[in-house]
Amino acid sequence: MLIAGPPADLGFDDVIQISHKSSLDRFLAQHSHASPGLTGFEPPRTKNRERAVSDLKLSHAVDAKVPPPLVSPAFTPPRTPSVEGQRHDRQPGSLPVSVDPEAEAKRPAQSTFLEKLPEVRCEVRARIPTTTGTEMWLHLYHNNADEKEHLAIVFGPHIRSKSLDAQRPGESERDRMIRGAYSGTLYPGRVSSRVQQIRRDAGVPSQRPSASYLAQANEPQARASSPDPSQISETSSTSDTESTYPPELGPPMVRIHSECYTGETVWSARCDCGEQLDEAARLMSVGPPTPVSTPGSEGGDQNPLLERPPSSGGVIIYLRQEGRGIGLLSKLKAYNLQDLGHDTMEANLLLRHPGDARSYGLATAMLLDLGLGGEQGIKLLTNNPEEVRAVEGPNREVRVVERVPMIPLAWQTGGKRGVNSPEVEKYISTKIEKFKHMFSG
Ligand SMILES: Nc1nc2c(ncn2[C@@H]2O[C@H](COP(=O)(O)OP(=O)(O)OP(=O)(O)O)[C@@H](O)[C@H]2O)c(=O)[nH]1
Repeated sequence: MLIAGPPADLGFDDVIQISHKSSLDRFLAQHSHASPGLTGFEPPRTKNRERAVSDLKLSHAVDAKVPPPLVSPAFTPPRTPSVEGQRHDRQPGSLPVSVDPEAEAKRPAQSTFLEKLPEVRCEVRARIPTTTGTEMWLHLYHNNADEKEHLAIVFGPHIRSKSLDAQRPGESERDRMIRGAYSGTLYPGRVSSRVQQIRRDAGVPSQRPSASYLAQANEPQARASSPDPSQISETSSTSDTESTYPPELGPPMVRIHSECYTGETVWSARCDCGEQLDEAARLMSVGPPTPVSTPGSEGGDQNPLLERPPSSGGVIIYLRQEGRGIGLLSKLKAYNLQDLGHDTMEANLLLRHPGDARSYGLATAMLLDLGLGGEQGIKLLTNNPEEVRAVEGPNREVRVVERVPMIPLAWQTGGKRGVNSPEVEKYISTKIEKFKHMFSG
């Protein structure tokens, strides 16, 4: 997300101040949401900033026939009592997802799913360094259900695409590297997509092969004595159902994100989509904070110094279903209807679209391709109850074993960060009231 510009209450001196890099980093870390590191500036405060969704009058004129809210104010998260000193490395509270027979009976009939999951194939993967220093791996998928390029944004080293890694007829090692089917990292002069394996087999311990090793490996006689790269697969030993994600890390974090041009790219304060994308990325980038024990701290004393283990990663499945599946053109019309007094669901219906036109079969298929089906299950970051059921697929190919609610940053920080606007308040209240989104257990 780009930086829109300094907040209105920022003086020239402040701008000079933040021109120093470390000050800028600190400043960005403190201000609002947006892409990790390149955090957007705090949006202008509105006169409604002190209100919570639970304070909103949900039954105004156009909502006259709307049933009372399904989630009582008691269910909305409380304001954070102390905003100052709030740590940015906070971890989300995760809730177990029930799998008891009663809950199973509430699962939609199989006929509401596609009979068969779509077929997906990861066409290319590339390393994306980010402004926070975290690297992510962007996977681009094609499928047999639509013409769109859906994405998987993978964090951490543990998640690999089976369709990407599979050998394709006639391809060279260079072809494999160009489409991202390699292990480790690329560097000028690398000759094999599987050079890490070759290096291990050759007993070369360094992270990056030395120039002399590379020269040797590139010699025909050296290649003859080295294992044939095309015969080595560092991942093809993984069967269709096996996961590369270590079981000891627990269920991996997954977020299914639906495209939102307005919320992610042009700083819209009508929705919290940009903030949610950023927050999911942040949670998958940071490791859980662990207290460091120091001499003299025996007896259970918590040392304030914290050590950050590496992130266990996760994946954001980025589905190209803009505007809850109705597309940008219709969503912009829906915005005009909202300015005329309708809520997000009514606006969709007035445009003869369903309230929510999305489907999740592609997400299920992509998760399976990334090895995230099966017993281990996933930890799904969402408030959307439909999504929890739908992403599991017709035969529960993927298991959602935990759910992490996505609490708006403005709620968590008493309005100091995140999206603040009357529009977003109405948007969230409609999600709670009509789409039954769960902002807690
Ligand atoms: N039709 C329509 N779509 C919208 C509107 N605002 C945001 N969206 C779209 O809504 C999608 C995001 O869905 P949400 O319902 O906000 O969230 P969710 O993914 O269902 O669930 P959580 O994020 O977990 O709460 C994106 O595709 C946005 O483009 C709107 O006013 N009208």
